[in-house]
Order: sequence, then structure tokens, then C-alpha cells
Amino acid sequence: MEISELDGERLLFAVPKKGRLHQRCLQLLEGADIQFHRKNRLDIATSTNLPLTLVFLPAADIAKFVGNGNVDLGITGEDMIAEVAGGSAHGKITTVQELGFGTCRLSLQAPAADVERRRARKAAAGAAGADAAVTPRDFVGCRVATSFVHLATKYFGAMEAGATAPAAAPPAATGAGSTRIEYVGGSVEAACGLGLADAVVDLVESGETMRAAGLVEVGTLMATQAVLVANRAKLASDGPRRALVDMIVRRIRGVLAAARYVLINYNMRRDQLAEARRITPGRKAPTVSTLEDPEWIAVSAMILKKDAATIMDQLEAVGARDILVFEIHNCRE
Ligand SMILES: Nc1ncnc2c1ncn2[C@@H]1O[C@H](COP(=O)(O)OP(=O)(O)OP(=O)(O)O)[C@@H](O)[C@H]1O
Ligand SMILES: O=P(O)(O)OC[C@H]1O[C@H](OP(=O)(O)OP(=O)(O)O)[C@H](O)[C@@H]1O
Repeated sequence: MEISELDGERLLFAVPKKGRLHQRCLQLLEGADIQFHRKNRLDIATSTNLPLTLVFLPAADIAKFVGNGNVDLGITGEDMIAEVAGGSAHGKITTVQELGFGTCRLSLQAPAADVERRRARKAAAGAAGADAAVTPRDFVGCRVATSFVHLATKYFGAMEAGATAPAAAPPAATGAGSTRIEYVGGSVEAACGLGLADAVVDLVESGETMRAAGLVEVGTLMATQAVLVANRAKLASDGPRRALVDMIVRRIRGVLAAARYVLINYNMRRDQLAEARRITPGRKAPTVSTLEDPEWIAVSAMILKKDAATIMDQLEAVGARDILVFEIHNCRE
């Protein structure tokens, strides 16, 4: 399928304009050789080598634009997709590729002192061990601040529905009435300290922000990472548009694979070949080359970057020499 032209149209690809995902997205675009020139302060950039236009948008809005079909492709967090999926974009977005960065979790957090008070109260009321633990249900009926109103409402709605059934009643009194979910646009962690909320639903990565605000995690709503998403209807249609999407996805997969793997080269005695195969099986099989010295072989294989040090230790222990590890700039699996 020819992808050089899309009947004069251009594929629209939305990427976060700032924030945590922005830089990683730019690296991905570069690795996939999507070239563009972005004029100062302009949020639209025409690719100079593909029939594609990049649109730089807030990460929070990208799911909406992809769902509504205003753009074909986008990169944003799974948390953002889940938040928007409750609206008109429901079912119209499909995840094409998990990207492995922007990993964090959306969790319910409350002031440490309050959590301890609740735990002590439960213990004093006779609860022991795990029964005295403070759970998300203990915050049903409380005030909760978040930027994720839909997800928080769904989370507490499910607990409130459960709480009405006698068998599923929470272990301790959880406050009357429905939970009040309060929208805040940022600095969510400050809401409890400022008296706006009893708990917050916010993203946690390292936990530093949460701890600095005197909060502890009470429950997890979801784990999230950055994803490449597409408009389901646009992806379903065949033709040059689909061919271009497929090519971009293949290129992005290549960049991601290259980041996960490194290439290891080493020399080993030929009678140790079985060990070489066992330690570095490669993606299909290791490449084995003969050296001038017939008793020795040179082995080359792709290995996971995270395992590189352990594999080098293992190879050294079985007599491998001249072990070299190389970065992979790009690859196709
Ligand atoms: N530590 C983190 N905190 C928040 N989001 C994170 C974190 N790590 C990864 N992410 C992901 O990045 C996405 C965008 O978050 P970010 O807060 O950077 O966007 P933004 O709101 O556009 O930027 P800013 O906070 O600068 O206004 C989140 O929805 C989430 O998927
Ligand atoms: O667990 P950590 O590594 O500390 O990261 C989590 C924090 O990062 C995000 O805020 P961000 O810095 O994007 O600013 P914001 O509060 O304005 O959204 C998020 O809302 C948390 O506050």
C-alpha cells in the first residue's frame, strides 16, 4: 500500500505538549524518524518526511480528541483514557501499543495522622490485626479531592453500592451519605492540608509528593503507563491511512525494543558452546562465529538490558572472555 500520499490529507497524531510524557514522546518520534519542525509557540507541526501532522495538546485532552476522531493517533496515559472513557469517547479509543514509560498508579491517599486515628479507633472497638486496617471503604461518605472525578466517582460509587448490602457492609462506620468528589486541577496533595478534603485520589510514582504532604496510601484505583492510542473507526478503515498507522506502530515498536535490549559479544572455548546457548539464547539463537584459533568461538546475541550485568557474571563464571555489551540504536523484531 502506498503511504506517500493520503489523497492529499495528512494523518493527525496528538502528543502531550508539556508535562511528564512530553520529552519521552519527542524521543520516540525521533527514534521512529518522524521529522518535523515546530515553530515557536505553535502547537501544530507538519512532518517534513511523512504525510502526517503532529498536534501538541495537553495530555488530559488527548483521549477526548482521539475518541471523537478529531485526530487519528495519540499518546497519553492510561489513566487519562480511563477518565475520559466515561464520557462520549467511550468505546471509540483503542490501545495500539503500551509504551512502558509514564508508569505510576492512581491511588487513594489520606493524612497519615487521620489514618492512624481511624486504625486506633477500630482497634479500641475490638478489631484485631487486619480487621483494624484502614481501607478505602472507611472513606465512603468523606470529601475526596481529585483531578480524576470520573474514576473517583466510579470507585466510591461501587463501594457505596456494596455498602448498602448488609453482607458487604464496611467493618466500621464510614460516614453517612454519598462521598463528595471535589475537582482540583493540580497540586491535589495539598487539598487535605488546606481543609478542602479528607482524602485525595492522585497519581503516585516515587511517593515523594505524597509523603511530603503527610499522606499515606489507602488503596489503588489503577496502575497506568503511557500508551499509543487510535480512533477505533479510523483504524478499521483500510487504505493508505491505515498503512501509515501500521508503519508508525512498527517503527515505534522497533524503538521500544531497541531500548529494552542490548547486544552482547564474547569469546568462549568451543567446548562451552552449550553453556553459551543456555546463558544467551538470543531472540532466535545466538550468532556463533569461528575464530582463527579453532578452539575458540565468538558469540553474539541480544539480551535484555536489565539482565546484562547478571549475564556478564554468568558468562565470566563459565570462562567467557572479552565480553562486550553494545547499545542498540533501533531494531525490528
Ligand atoms: N509522577 C507522575 N505524576 C503524574 N503523572 C505521571 C507521573 N508519572 C507519569 N505520569 C503520567 O503523565 C501523565 C501526564 O501528567 P502531567 O501531570 O505531566 O501532565 P500535564 O497535566 O499535562 O502537565 P503539568 O502537570 O505540567 O500541567 C499522567 O496522566 C500520567 O499518565
Ligand atoms: O510520586 P511522585 O514521584 O512524587 O509523583 C506524583 C506527583 O506528580 C504529579 O504531580 P505533578 O508534579 O505533575 O504536578 P501537579 O500536582 O501540578 O499535577 C502527581 O499529581 C503527584 O502529585
